[in-house]
Amino acid sequence: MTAIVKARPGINRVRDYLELTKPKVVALLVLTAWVGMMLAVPGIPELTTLVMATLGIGLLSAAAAAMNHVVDKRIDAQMARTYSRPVAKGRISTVQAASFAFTLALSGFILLYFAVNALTAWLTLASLFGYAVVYTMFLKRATPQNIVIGGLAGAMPPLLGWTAVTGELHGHALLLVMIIFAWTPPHFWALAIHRRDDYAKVNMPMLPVTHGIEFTKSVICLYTVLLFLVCLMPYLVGMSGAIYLLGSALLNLRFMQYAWKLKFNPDAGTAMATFKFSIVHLMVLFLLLLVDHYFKVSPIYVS
Ligand code: HEM
Ligand SMILES: CC(C)=CCC/C(C)=C/CC/C(C)=C/COP(=O)(O)OP(=O)(O)O
Repeated sequence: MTAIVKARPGINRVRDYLELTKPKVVALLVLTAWVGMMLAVPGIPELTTLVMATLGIGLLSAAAAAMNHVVDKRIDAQMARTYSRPVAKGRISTVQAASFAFTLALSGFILLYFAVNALTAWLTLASLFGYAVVYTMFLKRATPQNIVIGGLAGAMPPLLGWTAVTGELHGHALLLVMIIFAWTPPHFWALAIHRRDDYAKVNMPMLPVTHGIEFTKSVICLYTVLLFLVCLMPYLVGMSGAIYLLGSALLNLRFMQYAWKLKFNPDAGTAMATFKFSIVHLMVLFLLLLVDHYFKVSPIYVS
């Protein structure tokens, strides 16, 4: 292993920089932005807008993630889940990571501003600020509601995709934001239950640390119910059809089942299994919105 590390320093360096961008998180964020773009118009949006917006939103999200690594260097170094991250370990210096983040952010902003539209550029920059500054620097350290409020930044991409294509805000895009907003607490708190001791060690006021694991499990159950209800909205307003309704109901029932098991019948792996399912849930839900958009079976209205 050491031999490989020594023989391929360039590749490992690239891998470290890639890790700074939280690529899997950014991939899912970009997928939700993409769905926002596709749902904004009846057909397929113009290809140039699609490519430029995907790049711009992806670059600014990746920049936000890299900034999070810089700001959290000290706590990341103390937690079992994050101690080997490139900045925490010192493989990439703070200045290098910050310059990298700044370069990504600047190129993403310029791309959005000049090749997409100013509204999307400013809203995406505001999301970066919401995550890297408001959430990471302040909320994360201040209150157990940190991820509820901070979750708004991560929920923004569908709206960013929508404005990229239409140049204006729309209620339907806000519904997609609300879905991710309601999804984020059960997504994160399931992981935070599993990693409770890590967070307690570094004095992060995550809900399982401040209010205990049982209380957190109850709140996760409630949020999965709230999520179920929020996910009905696209159907109720006529934005999505029966394919979405059926798929989302099944996904949300499964999420509620995970939450129920976590509360009343857990084993050692239930919290992590719930966290992992949350990711599949959101990915499939947004793919369903997309499929439904192109193969829409109209909602049946009783007049
Ligand atoms: C404030 C809001 C959020 C918080 C606090 C949060 C927290 C976390 C944490 C702590 C992890 C584990 C990361 C790791 O082990 O490296 C994670 C993983 C993940 N999150 Fe979130 N998350 C949030 C919002 C989102 C959003 C909005 C998305 C996508 C739409 C998302 C997608 C993912 C994905 C795909 C992973 C798996 C990453 C991997 O396996 O490398 N998260 N999240
Ligand atoms: C421009 C735009 C859309 C910005 C949003 C950017 C973004 C990367 C949102 C994802 C949220 C996330 C991974 C939070 C985890 O942070 P954490 O510090 O709690 O987790 P960690 O301990 O794994 O770093």
